[in-house]
Amino acid sequence: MDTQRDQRDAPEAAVAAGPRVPESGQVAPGGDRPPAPPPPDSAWRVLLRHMRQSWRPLLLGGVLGLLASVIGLVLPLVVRRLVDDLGADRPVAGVLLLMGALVVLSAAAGPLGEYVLRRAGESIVLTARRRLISHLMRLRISAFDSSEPGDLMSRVTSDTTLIRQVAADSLIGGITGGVALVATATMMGVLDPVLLVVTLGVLAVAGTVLRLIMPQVQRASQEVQQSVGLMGAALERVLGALRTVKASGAEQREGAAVHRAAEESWRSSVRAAKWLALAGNTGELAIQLAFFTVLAVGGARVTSGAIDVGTLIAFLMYVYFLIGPLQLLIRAFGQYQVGAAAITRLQEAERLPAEPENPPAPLPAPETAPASLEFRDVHFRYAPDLPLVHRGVTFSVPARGMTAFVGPSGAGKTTLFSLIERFYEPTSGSILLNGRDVGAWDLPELRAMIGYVEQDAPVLSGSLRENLLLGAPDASDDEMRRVLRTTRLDDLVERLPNGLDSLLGSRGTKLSGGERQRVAIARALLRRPRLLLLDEATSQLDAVNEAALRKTVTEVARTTTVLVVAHRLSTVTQADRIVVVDAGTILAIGTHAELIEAEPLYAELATTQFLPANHR
Ligand SMILES: Nc1ncnc2c1ncn2[C@@H]1O[C@H](COP(=O)(O)OP(=O)(O)OP(=O)(O)O)[C@@H](O)[C@H]1O
Repeated sequence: MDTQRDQRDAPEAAVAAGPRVPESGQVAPGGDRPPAPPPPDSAWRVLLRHMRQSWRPLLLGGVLGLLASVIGLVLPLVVRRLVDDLGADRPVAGVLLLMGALVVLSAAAGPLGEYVLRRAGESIVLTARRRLISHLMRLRISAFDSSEPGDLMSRVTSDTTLIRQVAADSLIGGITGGVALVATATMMGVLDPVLLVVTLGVLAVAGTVLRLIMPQVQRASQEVQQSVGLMGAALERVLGALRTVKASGAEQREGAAVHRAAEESWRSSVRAAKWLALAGNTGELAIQLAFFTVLAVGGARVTSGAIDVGTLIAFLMYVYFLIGPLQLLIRAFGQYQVGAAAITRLQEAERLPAEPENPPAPLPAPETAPASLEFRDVHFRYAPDLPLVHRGVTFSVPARGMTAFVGPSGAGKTTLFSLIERFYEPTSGSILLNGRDVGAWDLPELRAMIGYVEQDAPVLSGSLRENLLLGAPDASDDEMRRVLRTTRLDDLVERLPNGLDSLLGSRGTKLSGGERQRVAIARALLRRPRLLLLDEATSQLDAVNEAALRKTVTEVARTTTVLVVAHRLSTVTQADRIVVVDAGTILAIGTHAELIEAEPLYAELATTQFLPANHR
């Protein structure tokens, strides 16, 4: 057993309603095992990391917000001066002018500060989205296989949006509100320390109530985001197979799952709204209570001569000014709970195993020699708790020529191709491309050598041109025309309303199955692969197109190493060698004539599956 490979066989992530993070690190290309991902950061830390890149606008927005609050604080003092001046019959023009200037300044600083903060919040959302999108693009196939694409999408679209609230409103709102609260309390203390103690006593009771409410907000918010993810996953499931859903008469049943998730999201949102409203109301109530308490105690103090009426009026104004910062703080805490739930979900997605960030390698030059391939005692299982798919697979394929893989369904043929592409790593054993372990290749360089046509020949939404250029963005129009001719797609291009620029529909639904397969083959050929993997790539072609493509593939096999998973007689018999796979082992390797004599399973497949009885 190859210990290096053993180490590489790391448990991969799985997803229930969303992705689960693996227990330990997964494998890095080149065979190095990266350190296990660090434990998830607290929401605050993540938030601060996001905010570091936008600290200037956040600071400016915070300062402007503070300025507006400070002006609000100064105003009562100006009012007291106005009352005093009016009482003493002094001129008030200067005070009135100052009041007007402060009001205008406050009106300008407030909205400007808010705009700057919101803009910074949007930049933070953009960064979080870019980070997550880049990560998802590099996601290992094993992690993707265990995820719900709809749920991953909701993390990019919905969860990232919530970071803005936390960054722009929660943290800055919290700091601004906190500073304004302390400043207001200081002013109140200067006016009358006794009344300040009375006010703080009332507010402390409200604080205790709020500490009971906030965890409820976070719980409800987590449920909201989870159900939004579930809704995305359920919707993707239906829309991704709408024809099958309709043909199965399952619209209502499948729709019900989406409705259930939507209703669950609604229920949780309403629950969160209820707790948030209660929190806001607690703040309001506390201020009302503080106002009346201060009025009663303050009235007694005016009567006793401890303070004058102007001081009491100014103090009562400050009590009302507390509403702003207090509401800001309550909202900040509420939004922090919502954002913390979203940050947890983003971190989950960011911790899914991904391939390293490498720029794509250039395609090999046309004169590059075709690749040879060797499997040495390869064992593989998809997950530690699943049975072995390959049990000691050993074979070698020289450069050039066509090798066909045949065997019963589920024998492990497609999985061989996944291992060559390094979508998965073998549990033990090694795979050598041109004599070099695939694990030691630079991943983009390895994939640049290979043209791969998947079993269901996916076509992406977009135009035919975009589909062809997917793997060879620099291909010239001439090269494109050439592969279109070899795959007999030139007729199709002429028929399509906008030629190469015609849109093919989501997953290529506007094409026939055979056309889709030919587009997928053309795309792979355009990459000038040194190793071409065709997984039942011609299964949906009619006899004429199949014969034409057979000729093309034979032609390609003169300069390239071609591996095909085949169920068709014609493909199998033209192969230079046939590898018979059964239950994850290689039963035999030989030509059609050799195998039909020597290998009973092949003879059986030949008679029952892909060969007419008289073909020998
Ligand atoms: N992503 C996956 N996770 C877990 N098990 C998988 C996965 N993909 C395939 N398998 C299992 O691995 C085994 C081999 O599958 P594979 O697709 O390689 O077979 P195959 O020989 O290509 O079959 P067919 O001829 O039907 O396409 C099957 O038992 C299959 O259920």
